[in-house]
Amino acid sequence: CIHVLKHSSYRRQPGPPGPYPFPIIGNIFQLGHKPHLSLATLSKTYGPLMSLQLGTITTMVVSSPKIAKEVLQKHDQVFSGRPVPHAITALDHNTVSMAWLPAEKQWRNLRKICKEHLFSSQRLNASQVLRREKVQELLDYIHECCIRSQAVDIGRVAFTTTLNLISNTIFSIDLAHLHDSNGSQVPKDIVWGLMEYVGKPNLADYFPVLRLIDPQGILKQGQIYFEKLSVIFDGIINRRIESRSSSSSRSNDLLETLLDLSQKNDSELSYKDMKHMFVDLFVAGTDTTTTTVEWAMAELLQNPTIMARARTELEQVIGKEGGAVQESDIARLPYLQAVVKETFRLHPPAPFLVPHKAESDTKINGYIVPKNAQILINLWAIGRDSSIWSNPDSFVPERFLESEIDFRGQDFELIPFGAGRRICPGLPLAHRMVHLILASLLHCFDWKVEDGMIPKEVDMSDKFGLTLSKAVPPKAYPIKV
Ligand code: HEM
Repeated sequence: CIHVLKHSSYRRQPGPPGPYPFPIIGNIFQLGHKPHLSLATLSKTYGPLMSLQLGTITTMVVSSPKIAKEVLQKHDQVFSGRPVPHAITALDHNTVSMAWLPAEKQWRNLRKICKEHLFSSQRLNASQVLRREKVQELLDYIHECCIRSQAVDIGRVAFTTTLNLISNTIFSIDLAHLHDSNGSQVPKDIVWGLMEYVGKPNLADYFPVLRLIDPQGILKQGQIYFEKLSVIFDGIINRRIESRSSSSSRSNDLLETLLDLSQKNDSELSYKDMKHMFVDLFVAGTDTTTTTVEWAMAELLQNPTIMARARTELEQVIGKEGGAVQESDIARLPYLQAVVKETFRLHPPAPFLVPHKAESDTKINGYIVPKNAQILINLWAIGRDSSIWSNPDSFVPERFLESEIDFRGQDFELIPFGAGRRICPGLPLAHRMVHLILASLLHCFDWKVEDGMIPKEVDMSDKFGLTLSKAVPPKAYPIKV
């Protein structure tokens, strides 16, 4: 009876304010090509908790740290669900994927495996040699560009390097090479294609009735990518099983650990589960990390005095001659860390996090957020809010030098990895990769924009897709120091 009363009193309360929805389509057209920007503008009129109708999907947009904290911390459990995009149902990925399962037993098990066997400090320390090698290959490649006075496409080399950093951490194998002339780049093209496809707006998400006909062919295309990747992963897993049976030497990677676990206890993970986990790790980890490095470099190219300060710090901490940057040096590079924080503030790779879903009617800020509503946390709006940040549109890493604000999910004005139980599990690896790549690029080279261009002319426009990437990837000339 109390339950019924509670519900009926909820019903009488209004939902959060928002723009008037058109029949059938609702507010879809108000999203435009840059939804992070359109929704930031709309929330100035309707407030930090705004309601929209996207086709049949009721959507709540959160644009303040205070409400983000209520959703992700106070009501963490209620808002830990995920609305599953149609594309993700290819090969039933949603039924086994850490990123899309509801936050229940199966999900907890996958998170636990990743936390213990992939992202713990001990594991990451053990695999850091592999990552250092890949970064050295990047530096050698840039050195060649330097000799040939050739510009470097930062996005392309950062993508290849990140892909290899992740693939070496998972199964000690390269999936791509920096020189295009080095034969086939099939795995890289598939991962790239899969990410583009997952990021495509899909009418079937707004109108589930269209799922039957898959009007844009997105599901069909997704199935093709998933199958191709699955064949590659099958090959890698089978070769490892064979080498384990013929030799006692073991690799320091996730695959080896998962195979050990499944040998010890066959309830842990099936090969199918492993393959889906690898898909998640690549899709969630590659573009996000790449985009961060790309934006950081673009900001530094546009702000040469900030780049000079970051380089001076590296010179003082690591030394001028040779010495390679190690992951263990990151803690001693406060200015570099501030550069990365400032990059996350202005350019959060996942500007709405990964959408959450309300598992029941819940009161937030005096309004009822209905069960099944999709929740978007607009990090882009929070990062540029002038009531939180002084001079919000300028790139000023110094603001973080005197402040305790960090991005590990406790300070809701800066949550590029989310917060609460669904916080990015890859944060410890991403933290190492972003700082290591950026520090290495800056320690070994000085960088100039293209000839005839002045730094302020670096194109800083963004493109909304799976992540918020640079519309024009930065090209820069490395100068050997
Ligand atoms: C700069 C790099 C990265 C950023 C900014 C980032 C950001 C995020 C965000 C915002 C979420 C969603 C959080 C939420 O739902 O509230 C997420 C989820 C996730 N990330 Fe990351 N991420 C990064 C790198 C990585 C890496 C390197 C990996 C693994 C190799 C990874 C694996 C995942 C997975 C598996 C999820 C889904 C977790 C779940 O739903 O329970 N991420 N990430």
